[in-house]
Amino acid sequence: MSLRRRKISVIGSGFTGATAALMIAQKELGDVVIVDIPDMEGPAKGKALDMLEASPIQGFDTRIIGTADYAETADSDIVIVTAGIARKPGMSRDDLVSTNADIMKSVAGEIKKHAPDAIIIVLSNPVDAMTYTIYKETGFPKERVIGQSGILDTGRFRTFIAQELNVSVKDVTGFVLGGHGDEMVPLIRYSSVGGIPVEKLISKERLDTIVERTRKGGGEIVSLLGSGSAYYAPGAALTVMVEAILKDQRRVLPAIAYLDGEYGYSDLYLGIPVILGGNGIEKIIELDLTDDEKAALDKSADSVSKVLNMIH
Ligand SMILES: NC(=O)C1=CN([C@@H]2O[C@H](COP(=O)(O)OP(=O)(O)OC[C@H]3O[C@@H](n4cnc5c(N)ncnc54)[C@H](O)[C@@H]3O)[C@@H](O)[C@H]2O)C=CC1
Ligand SMILES: O=C([O-])CC(=O)C(=O)O
Repeated sequence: MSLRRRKISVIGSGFTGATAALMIAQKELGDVVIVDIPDMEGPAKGKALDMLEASPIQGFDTRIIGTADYAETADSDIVIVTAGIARKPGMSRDDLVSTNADIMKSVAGEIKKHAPDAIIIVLSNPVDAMTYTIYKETGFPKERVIGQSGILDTGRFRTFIAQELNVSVKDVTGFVLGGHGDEMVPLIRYSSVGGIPVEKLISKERLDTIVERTRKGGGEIVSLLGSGSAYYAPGAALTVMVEAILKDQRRVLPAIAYLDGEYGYSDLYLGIPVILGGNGIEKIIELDLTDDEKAALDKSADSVSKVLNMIH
């Protein structure tokens, strides 16, 4: 029997890429390769070395390198795409579309060349459209191209519910459907605290406020930071996805998946619940939606389609 170490490549050594790389290394999920453009090779190498020097102190045993050479990503099990620009206060995620679509095209070409068997997780915004772009440009099977939004959005929703009730976040579950924009659809009906439907514990007015704060959660961090966007919670969300895949956990999580008729949409990437395991998206879970929920999801899907029409 021959065993080999797992390899996770992180494209983009900025805030989200570096944070995800460190969290993945700390959990010893595999060796980590951080890739950036030639102009940013120094920072990519510097961050990787700094993380490596943390490993004896924290006691994790992971090889981490920074590079501008995509050849180092050869045979990656997973490639995470965080390359691109982030928004500034006053901008929407959709304002990033043309710059980041061009970056996705070049990144997709490199992944196809060097890591043709990898599962790709896309973070770059606007993430539903960027995941679609990576899917089209690589030609990889749909179950191997996945976008991250729902774990983060659900994480925000769960945080606000736990704060409201002054209970542990561990006991709060929630589901957020739809595109990663202000029209995302937090599903109250499927959210619970210790198994108790959240509607039994929090008033409708307070829940409406929590839903609105969740929808604008990314913007709240952008305004507070003043430049750039969130990275700790996004890094944590990526790490959960990597772990679910590499350990074939078959976790039930929200993720951005290619829809081919599911929920009534075709040829669209959108956030929905999936089973995430060793093959990537193992299954899309279709939930029954009320008319109001479906109308809200249609609105969110529409705004993703509009962005896609700008680039495809
Ligand atoms: N889907 C989600 O939930 C979230 C998405 N994001 C998005 O993730 C992206 C990255 O955000 P940050 O890390 O904060 O930005 P950042 O600006 O800190 O880092 C981006 C990095 O990508 C690099 N890059 C640009 N072109 C590249 C290429 N062709 N190959 C390799 N690297 C390249 C840049 O040099 C830079 O180091 C943004 O588009 C942001 O909007 C951020 C948080 C959450
Ligand atoms: O808001 C942004 O631009 C970054 C992001 O997607 C998030 O934090 O949800």
